[in-house]
This record gives sequence, C-alpha cells and structure tokens, in this order.
Amino acid sequence: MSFSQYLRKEADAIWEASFNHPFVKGIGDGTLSLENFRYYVLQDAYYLTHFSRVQALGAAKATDLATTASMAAHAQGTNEAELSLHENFSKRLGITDEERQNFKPAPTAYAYTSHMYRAAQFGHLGDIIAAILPCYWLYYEIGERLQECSPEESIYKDWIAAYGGEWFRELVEEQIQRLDDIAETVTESDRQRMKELFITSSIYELQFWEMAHTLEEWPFGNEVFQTVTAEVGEKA
Ligand SMILES: Cc1ncc(C[n+]2csc(CCO)c2C)c(N)n1
Repeated sequence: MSFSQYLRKEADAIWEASFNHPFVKGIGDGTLSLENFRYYVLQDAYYLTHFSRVQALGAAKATDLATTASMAAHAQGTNEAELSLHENFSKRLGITDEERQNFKPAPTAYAYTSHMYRAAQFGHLGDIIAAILPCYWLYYEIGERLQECSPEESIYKDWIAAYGGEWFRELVEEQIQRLDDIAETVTESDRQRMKELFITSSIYELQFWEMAHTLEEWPFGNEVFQTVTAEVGEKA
C-alpha cells in the first residue's frame, strides 16, 4: 500500500465525519442556510490567503527547481482558481469590501492556518505536503460524492461543480504523487510526523465545517483577536 493510501485509511473515520457533516450535507441537498455559507466564504478567503503562502513556503523548501516551480504554480493557482470562485460568491452574497476589511478569523480558521505554518516553519517539503494534502484530497472526494446532487441554490451547484471537476483531480493527483515520492526517501520518524500532520489537518477540515455550522466566535468577542494580530503584525 502506498503511503498516501495508508494515510487515507488512517483518516477514514475523520473524513467520513466530514462527508456526513450537516454543512456538507446541506450544500448537497440545498438546505444549508446562506447565512452559514456566507460566514464560510469569509473565513475561507482568509484560509486561502494563508494556504497560498504555505504553498509558496513549500516552493522555497523544495530541493529541485522543477518542484519549486510547480509548488509556486500551485500557490498562484490557489489565488486564481479559489479566490475567483470566492469573488464570484462574494458578489452574489452581497459581501462588501468593508465587511472584508473588518473581518476577523474565527478560532478554528486561525488555528488551522497556524497549524500549516507550523509544518512550514519546522518541517521539510514532505511535512508541508502532508499538512496541505487533506485540503485538496478531501474537497475532491466531497466534490465527487456530491456530483449527483442538484441543490436548488445555484451557488451550491457551482461549489459542487468546482471541486468535482477534472482540472481539480489532476492537482490532487500531483500532490499525492509528490507525497509518496518523498515518503520513500525519508526516515520512519519523518513518516510518523507527516502522518500526524495529515491527521491533524483532516481534523481541522472537519472542525472548519463545524465552525461555519455554529458561526463560531472567540470567547469574550472578536476584539480579543485584534490584540493577537497586532502582536504578530497580521495584515491578511
Ligand atoms: C478549509 C478549506 N479546505 C480546503 C479547501 C480547498 N482548497 C483550498 S486550496 C486548494 C488547492 C488549490 O485549489 C484546495 C483544494 C478550501 N477551499 N477550504
């Protein structure tokens, strides 16, 4: 069994919980409220900004030029593909620039992106791929599972179409192959760490749906977050 297949198996119960989460089910059957989806879109735009930076850190950590170029292309792709999807949704959902400027990430969005930066800070390219692969792969499997669904809400139809598409499968397969190639050349303790990063990201993916389902907020209010961001010079 390949390393990626092994990780997929180990994460199966967590992924099943994502497939069955009311937010995901609600996209499929169209019962998800637009208030929750709107909240998700705002949090996800924040997530994607940082995801793209982590991909770029992967480009910097690669040890051959072809991989550097490919990871950089992925970082650019996140901006083009994902954020253009978001721009489209934002217009349709009436999200204003002011709302974006005053936006504060919820605890889970902050924790998930922090987890990916941790992999990038302390790990090698294999750690970064292990931490970001569930984002690609889980969304692809969700897209596949929802292909047959035809929710009345056209925003949800477009969301399903985006992740079930062929262009997306190629991106996912490329990153799976990269993970398996790296896994063959590293030590057992490296593989153990990569597994933990993959599982942790899988759990955060599940928590991300839950965050949007519950419209999660910071205890004591979002103002607390202004102090956190001021400390680390956060701009995004
Ligand atoms: C929380 C969260 N997780 C995964 C994705 C999906 N995604 C984000 S970047 C990327 C790779 C390039 O498209 C993919 C598949 C998302 N949007 N939000």
